[in-house]
Amino acid sequence: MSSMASSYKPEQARVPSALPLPSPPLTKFNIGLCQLSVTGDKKRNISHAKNAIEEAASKGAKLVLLPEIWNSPYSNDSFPVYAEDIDAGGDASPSTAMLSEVSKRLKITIIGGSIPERFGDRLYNTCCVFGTDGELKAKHRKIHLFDIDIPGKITFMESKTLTAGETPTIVDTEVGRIGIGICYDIRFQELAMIYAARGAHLLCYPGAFNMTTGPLHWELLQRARATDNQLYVATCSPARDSGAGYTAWGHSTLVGPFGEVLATTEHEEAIIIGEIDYSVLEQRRTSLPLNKQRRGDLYQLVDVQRLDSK
Ligand SMILES: NC(=O)CC(=O)C(=O)O
Repeated sequence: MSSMASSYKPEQARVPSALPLPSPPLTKFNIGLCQLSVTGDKKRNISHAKNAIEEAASKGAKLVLLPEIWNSPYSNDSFPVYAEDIDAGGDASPSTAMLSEVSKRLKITIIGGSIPERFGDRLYNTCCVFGTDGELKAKHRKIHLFDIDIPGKITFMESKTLTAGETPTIVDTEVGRIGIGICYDIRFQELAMIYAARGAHLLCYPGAFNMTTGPLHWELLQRARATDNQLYVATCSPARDSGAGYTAWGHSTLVGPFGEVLATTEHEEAIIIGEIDYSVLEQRRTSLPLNKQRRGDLYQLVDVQRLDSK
């Protein structure tokens, strides 16, 4: 590092200091993004998702990502009706019981999109991560609720029924260290920066952008998170149903660490297979050494929870 760069104190731009990238068992593998149609029939949604996961795995996916709210219509009226008690498991959570069974049988990692979760008298929008042994490795509750009002276009208030999660979620899996966000969480760059500083290889965002913000922001945000943080970003949306109360944009995508779109689709149902190769992260970070060029003398990103746990 040049003496100029060291006087910039780049290691102090992340508080606590950034962690190195870990070495997961698999560093080159295929990811499957299952852009699913979602109906009002929960049983059908579960068996439909199961078939899609099996198809993605048969096409070589070692990691499968599902959409935001794939077992229920996306509406405040539906969340309480379709919500499951994930911690109770079994019959109380048929959606996650299916994910556990399939991940174990196929020996794949599943980032299970999200489902409405009932926890006591609260509801959350929750993503469950299952490892190759079928165990629940992590649970992310959407931290930033989707409360927006664009007059004449779209108004949605998740906070009418849902409670916001309280913690970022990063998880070590066979296929890398993965930071999780759900849909609106992608708009908050600090969350992605915290994941990058904690050594994430990949950020996964199940999401259901809409017909107003989708065309403008969906790809832009994914490419920004990937480019700024020099890591992979994967998103997965429900397929579009123009007759539904909430119309999803679709366009599930895999973006590489140079901001390049590696695999994507339109708005219909689809299973997208993309290749992830973590050796590319080091290459990009060597060519564009942002981590050595940060101005810790001018600004800092504070990871409050990691700082408090020290
Ligand atoms: N549905 C969401 O959570 C987010 C979204 O549609 C947007 O940010 O726009």
